[in-house]
Amino acid sequence: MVASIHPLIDNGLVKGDPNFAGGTLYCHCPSDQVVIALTSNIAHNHACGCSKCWKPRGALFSIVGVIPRNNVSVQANESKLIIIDPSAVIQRHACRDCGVHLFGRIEQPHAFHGLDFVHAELSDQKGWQEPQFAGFVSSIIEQGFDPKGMDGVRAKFKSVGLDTYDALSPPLMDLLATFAAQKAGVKFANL
Ligand SMILES: N[C@@H](CCC(=O)N[C@@H](CS)C(=O)NCC(=O)O)C(=O)O
Ligand SMILES: [Zn+2]
Ligand SMILES: [Zn+2]
Repeated sequence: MVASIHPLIDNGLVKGDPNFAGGTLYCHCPSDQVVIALTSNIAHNHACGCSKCWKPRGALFSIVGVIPRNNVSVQANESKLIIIDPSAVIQRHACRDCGVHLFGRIEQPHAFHGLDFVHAELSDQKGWQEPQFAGFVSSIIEQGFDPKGMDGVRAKFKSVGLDTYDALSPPLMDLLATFAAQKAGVKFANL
């Protein structure tokens, strides 16, 4: 039995509603919360084991999805937002008081430019897309997880129907590689 992967994975997935139209995210402060409005559902929702994505207390993984940046707006307490690492590709905007990440944004040319990264668990509404895969799984070792436990972690994901990768899923890796090829002026062979 593995420690908590994430509360939204541990007891099996709850399917989202494909017609869900979005909702509101709140940081974890007891008062004066940062409030974010999302005007659509999220996509490519997934578990991320990397050290940079926000994880709830006790969880080995983050759950993070993307949404067009035009569908994201700060409704309250914007002054509490700080950028965790301005030199990172993803500028993670976090509440300076409770540490929760409200949205991550890419400002440089990138395959995922125009998409913000958000944690739908910060909303009380139901219907957000359920996780689709687990990425950066081996990265939890870098944060102190015993490598001997990795088979158990991957087996747990498999048991809830999720494939595991050590970077992103094949379609997303293909998007990143396509962007890199185009940037380098590579011509695709017409095979
Ligand atoms: N093994 C590294 C992986 C970090 C990483 O590459 N994270 C991915 C998934 S979120 C990424 O795209 N990072 C870009 C960024 O953080 O700006 C870690 O755990 O810190
Ligand atoms: Zn807060
Ligand atoms: Zn991550």
